Amino acid sequence: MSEAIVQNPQVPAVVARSGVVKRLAKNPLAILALLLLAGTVVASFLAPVLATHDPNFGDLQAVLAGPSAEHILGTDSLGRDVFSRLLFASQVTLAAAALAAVVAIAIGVPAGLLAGYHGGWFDGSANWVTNMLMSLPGIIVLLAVRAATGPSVWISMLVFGVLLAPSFYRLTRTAVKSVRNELYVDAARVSGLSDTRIMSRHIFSVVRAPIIIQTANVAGVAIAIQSGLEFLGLGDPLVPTWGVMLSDAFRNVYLTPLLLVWPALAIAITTVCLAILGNALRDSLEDGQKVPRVRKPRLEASAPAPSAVTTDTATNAVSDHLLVVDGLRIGYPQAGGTMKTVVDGVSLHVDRGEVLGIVGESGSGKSQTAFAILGLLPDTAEILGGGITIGSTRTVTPGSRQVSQARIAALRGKGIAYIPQEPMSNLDPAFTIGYQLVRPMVKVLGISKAEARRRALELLVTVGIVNPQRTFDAYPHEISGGMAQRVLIAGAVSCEPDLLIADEPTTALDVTVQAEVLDLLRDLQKRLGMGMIIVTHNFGVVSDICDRVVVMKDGTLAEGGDVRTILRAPQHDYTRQLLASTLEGKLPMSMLTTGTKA
Ligand SMILES: Nc1ncnc2c1ncn2[C@@H]1O[C@H](COP(=O)(O)OP(=O)(O)OP(=O)(O)O)[C@@H](O)[C@H]1O
Repeated sequence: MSEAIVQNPQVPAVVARSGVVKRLAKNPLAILALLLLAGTVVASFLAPVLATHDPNFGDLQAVLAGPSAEHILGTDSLGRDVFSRLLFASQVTLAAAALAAVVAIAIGVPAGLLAGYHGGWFDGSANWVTNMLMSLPGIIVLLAVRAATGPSVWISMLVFGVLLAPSFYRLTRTAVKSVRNELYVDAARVSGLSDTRIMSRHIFSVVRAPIIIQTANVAGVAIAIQSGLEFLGLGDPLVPTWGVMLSDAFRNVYLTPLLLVWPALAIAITTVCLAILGNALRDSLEDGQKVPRVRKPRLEASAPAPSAVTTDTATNAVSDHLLVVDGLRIGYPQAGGTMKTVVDGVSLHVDRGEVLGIVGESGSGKSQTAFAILGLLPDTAEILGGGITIGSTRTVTPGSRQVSQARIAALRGKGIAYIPQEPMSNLDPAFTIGYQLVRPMVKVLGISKAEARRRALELLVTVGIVNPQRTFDAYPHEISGGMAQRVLIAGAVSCEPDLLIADEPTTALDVTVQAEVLDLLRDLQKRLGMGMIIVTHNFGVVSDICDRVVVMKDGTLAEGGDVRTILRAPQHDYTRQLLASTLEGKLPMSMLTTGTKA
């Protein structure tokens, strides 16, 4: 449900961003660099106004003249006004450096986003092209281009931009890969947002800051390379640039050494300021990110026991159920060429208006089964057999190795929704709660923002948030874990899904809040008539909220059926052990005699 996420889920990006500005403001060197750069840019824009002479007009009466009232910085070897040329040269030099940076960003960033997010053949091909570009000697390429196309600074910088693209590509790809499997990205997918939207809003926000830093550095390098080429006499003498001026001044260094100072100062000040600014930005960001990133938990591998498929009794009636999982098998290829089977022949179903509990000890395959239904399995996972049907959509057909992302994407939001285990990691720290609630509703239900906003506020009331407007306007770090879980529940039910999957929805919460959240879930499920799956290791939760339960052990179903029956007369030793350990000697029947379950 989250509509964008940045950096560390525990370090809200907005805070980090405002912190960056504050830290930058406290760095006098960064401020000075910023002011000097801003001054140079403004002067270059105002060149036509500020210049006292035509930059290419040569006064042969005043060749190599020193500073005077008419020529503030003197004249060059053709009697042209140095001050005016310097201003116009700033325009060309800065614009050409910007061209190189823009080309590098335009190629490198989208390619890095795609390669990092999707991987696959594009990643492989892009890496190959990147390696090839990086192995080219840049200066030789630029000299060859100059020889082939003439002394145009624009063409040189365009080609230089292409040569610089790999640095942006690698930066973006690495950053995207590091957040690709974050929970909030999964949550955004499950809420029905498209890959393009997730990449542009959630993933791009992670690489924004490094790209800004890299741009500052790349622009400095572009100015240095551009000036270096022109200093060697490869620039267009008719176009004033700092490098061309430097080259002209160097030829007359014994006659008027002062001429060398102005373009050299302009180049030095601009490149140094860009480097200082880039470093200051990096330092500010690093200072603001000292809390380590919370990674998506991955359990230790354990060898699955031999398959002991016990199917949930009513599974064969495929057609009328809201969800049917039929003989599902999931595996992970191992280094030695073997396959680790983590879900082995699981069959279950869920009907409208009923709650199914999937219970089992840690590592028994509950989450893998739920992730397969949600289409959230990692890319490394393989469907080894079986099928999944949600409503009338087969998201896993017999024989397919992966969940069909196209089909599951069409179901997300309205057909199926998800309440995750860790509320905080599933909210994007860069956006307000309200924004994160409104966006999926606008996208999935096609309603206006105003209508979605009204519904979001109502939903916040429904899930028991006392001050909905304040929570709506708050960022995730400004609310508690219990409130965050309520917000996620509000988000999950906002599009009134047919099927809701809650993966250990109370595990991360304080015990006092757990019961309230379970009550809320049960209430919403009844009110909306949703089918619901609760993944849990806790039989207490099962007895409290579920109609039916399936017990998982080592990737297989140990047994399944009506909750009362299973609690009263568990058939399987493993179920008995699990019951004994969960209920710690308390009598489950006492809970059930007054229960309301059918
Ligand atoms: N990416 C992965 N690669 C390899 N094995 C994995 C991967 N993810 C999960 N597994 C394995 O799959 C098995 C089932 O994991 P799953 O997360 O479904 O367990 P679970 O019953 O939900 O446990 P918990 O209650 O602790 O979340 C475990 O043995 C786990 O090590």
